Amino acid sequence: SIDLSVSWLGQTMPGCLYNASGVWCREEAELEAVRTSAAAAVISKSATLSAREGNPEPRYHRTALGSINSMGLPNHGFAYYLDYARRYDYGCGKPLFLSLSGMTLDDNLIMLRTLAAAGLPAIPEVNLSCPNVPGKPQLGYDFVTTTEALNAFDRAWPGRYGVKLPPYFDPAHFAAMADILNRHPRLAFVTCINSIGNGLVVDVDSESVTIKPKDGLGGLGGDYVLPTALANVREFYRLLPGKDIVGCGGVKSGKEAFMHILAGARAVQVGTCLHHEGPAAFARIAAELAALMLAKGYRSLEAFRGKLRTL
Ligand SMILES: O=C1NC(=O)NC(C(=O)O)N1
Repeated sequence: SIDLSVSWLGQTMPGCLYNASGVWCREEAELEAVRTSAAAAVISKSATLSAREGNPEPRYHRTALGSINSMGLPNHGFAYYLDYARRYDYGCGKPLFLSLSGMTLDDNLIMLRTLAAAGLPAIPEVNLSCPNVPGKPQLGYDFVTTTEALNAFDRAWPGRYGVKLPPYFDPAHFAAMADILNRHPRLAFVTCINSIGNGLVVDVDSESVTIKPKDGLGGLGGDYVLPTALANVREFYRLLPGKDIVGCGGVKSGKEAFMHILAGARAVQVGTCLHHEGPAAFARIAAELAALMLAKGYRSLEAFRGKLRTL
């Protein structure tokens, strides 16, 4: 039989798929729908310290090739997600990750310290890559600020944590980022990638952009981002020995999940596809991945994780 389980972060989860932060996870009902689906874990919408309305609508648009969004971090505020984490059924065997995306470094530190004081099994994934708050550049593209932030996170949070990275597009940037990330032993995982920031989708009929914020600029997801996501997974898998890579970007079937794991992903997040299909996507993708593994003679993810061939 096929084993899709994943052992990492000192625990074993029943599969390898879960939601990407931001998708099907802003409301408690959505989080519970993911938890009770075939997803193997749950991650919450990036929390800011105070609740946010987010950007003006329309702020999400689907195309044949994926999605563009400029949500602007709409969320109920950190206390809402902390309260959910206090009541979460950790015995279900599916880890809970809390995504944190403070508007300032201090806000991130306050959230980390508050979470630490709560003494819960929930694991923080700090978002270094939201591209959609006007005037706020993606933290992950500023190596000095990222260095300062990670040093501060290490002091504010005693346990394992992860970061959500933006996509990088240059080997020099992979190397520079890896040099920083490798200085943080409790940084246990990196999630690659967040959306490809500031794309522009044009509607020919209306001769218009498709979303309101930033005159149409937004983060791309779906088919648009798969090769970039795979490149970031594979490069950081090579450059971050001892850390786990969570693959995110372009997963809509067992095939793309297989690609991410082949590239080195420990686990795989689903965003755009989940937004359109709902939590039933997890059972479908898991079944497709299992069928692909069966056809190839693989009985576990370890049998092929990180074994992408080069020519
Ligand atoms: O980190 C984020 N990435 C996105 O693509 N969108 C959301 C957002 O805009 O809230 N945040």
